[in-house]
Amino acid sequence: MLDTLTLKTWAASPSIQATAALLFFSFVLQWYFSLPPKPNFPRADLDEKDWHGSLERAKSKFQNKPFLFGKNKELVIVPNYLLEELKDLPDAELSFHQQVYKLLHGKYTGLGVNPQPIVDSVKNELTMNINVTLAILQDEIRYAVEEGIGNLPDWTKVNVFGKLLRIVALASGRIFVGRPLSRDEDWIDMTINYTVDSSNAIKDVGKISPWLRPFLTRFTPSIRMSMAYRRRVAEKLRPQLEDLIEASKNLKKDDEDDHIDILPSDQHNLATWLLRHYDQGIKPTAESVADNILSGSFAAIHTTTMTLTNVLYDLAAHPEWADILREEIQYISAEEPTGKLRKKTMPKLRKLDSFIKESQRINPLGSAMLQRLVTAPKGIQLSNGDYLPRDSMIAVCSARQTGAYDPKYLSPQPPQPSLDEFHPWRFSDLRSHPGEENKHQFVTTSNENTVFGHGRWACPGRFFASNEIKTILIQLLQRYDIGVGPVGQGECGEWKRPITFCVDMAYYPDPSATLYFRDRKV
Ligand code: HEM
Repeated sequence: MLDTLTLKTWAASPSIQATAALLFFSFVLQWYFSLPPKPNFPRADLDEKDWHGSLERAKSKFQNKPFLFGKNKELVIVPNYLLEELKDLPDAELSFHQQVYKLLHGKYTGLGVNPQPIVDSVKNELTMNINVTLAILQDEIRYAVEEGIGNLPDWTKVNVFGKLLRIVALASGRIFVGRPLSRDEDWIDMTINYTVDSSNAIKDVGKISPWLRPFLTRFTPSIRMSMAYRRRVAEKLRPQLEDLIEASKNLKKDDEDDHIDILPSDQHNLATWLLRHYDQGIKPTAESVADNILSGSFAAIHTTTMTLTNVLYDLAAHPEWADILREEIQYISAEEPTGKLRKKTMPKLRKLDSFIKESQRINPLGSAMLQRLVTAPKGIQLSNGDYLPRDSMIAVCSARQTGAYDPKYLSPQPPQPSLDEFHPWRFSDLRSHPGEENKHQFVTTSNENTVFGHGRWACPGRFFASNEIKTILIQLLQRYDIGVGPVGQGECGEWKRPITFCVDMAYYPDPSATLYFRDRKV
């Protein structure tokens, strides 16, 4: 055995020290050269008080060339036309999920882990069953509007964001987990606040040095709170899922005698659809289903509410547009034998669709969309000669910055109103041209129109969102007059559309703003 004295003698030997130093440096060099090269693009100037303006200026400065943008974690902003070759690359080359996992600090927050069941069930069953869910949505939204806003014989101030958040949570909950759970106060509160609390947890992990995260995050209050949420949601869901989970344990993936099909139709909801999409060998548990439902709520509730809030702010500022929409709704509803709108009727509401899309064009969720992580071991060689090294994070500009909807991407007739202008019928006008009828819809994505992403990972919930948003708007427009001022004024004098806030690269409508509502006298 080596004694301490021998070890000390060895350590003091110059030749041993030199060999150790050599080994250490060769290890460092090896590690250094195995690191992927840094992206080699010009860096955009960033004015931290104005991220959007900085991005816009960079976009016009670098034209159709990629550039680096950001503060600590720089994104490579690639020109939109390159999406054509990037949008459908597999996860092993360009990954959405790994980027999301990284951005959400999934290792510590538990967010973004195994999202496949929720993505697949939204993409398949939720989208395919819109004819069934649309009727249920109309009932639930009628209940939610009555409960949340109710009768307003006189002009009354309404905090739109807060009211819509609850209406959207009730409507989504009805389709995600069904009644009675969807109306349970604790459940509503959890699905709404989970987004806010998770966002706090993500921010808090970001503040801790990466070396200390494995030790400190377990004591971080916001993370403990979000874990506690998930346990509470699992407890709420457990009674509903226990029998199904038990049955699914014996189910083969291609089993024709699917246990879910034996359920009564009122138990068909996202939570039960999810169970079909677990990989064989992975047994669903109430906890894992709860995680997926919370991820769905995280993806759905605030995005839908912000889109709707912007639309209402735009409508209130211009009541004359609201009247045109009411006429269209009345005309199309009159064709419905039961008075309820059906899946096949919704596409006829072209003006409504155009209005929502134009509002979203002017008010996207953020100025850089489609964030992805380059996972290809050798990086990605682009057709324009540029090279994206492994581990670089890329994104494209969204509608406000892209010159997206530049008339050159659209049909030339009729001449397009200026892109700086809010033109509510921009897209319905375009659809009035032969061959264009099914293009330019709210749910349509393209290289330039990226508010729902584009390609392999484009938002699978956008078809559901479109129907939910339209159903809520239809009921509000039929029931209330809406204005920015105390007697229903549109934009005039001191009465203006509520503002949009910008935080880094995100936009959101002022959540504390109020509009004025009054029962319509028809
Ligand atoms: C107006 C409302 C919504 C907006 C603006 C929106 C936007 C987005 C965006 C930008 C993405 C990322 C796409 C990409 O980077 O390519 C996304 C993903 C996703 N959205 Fe939505 N979304 C909305 C509503 C919904 C709803 C209602 C649901 C569920 C019912 C939903 C479920 C999802 C899911 C599951 C993903 C992840 C897709 C994947 O991992 O492949 N979204 N959404």
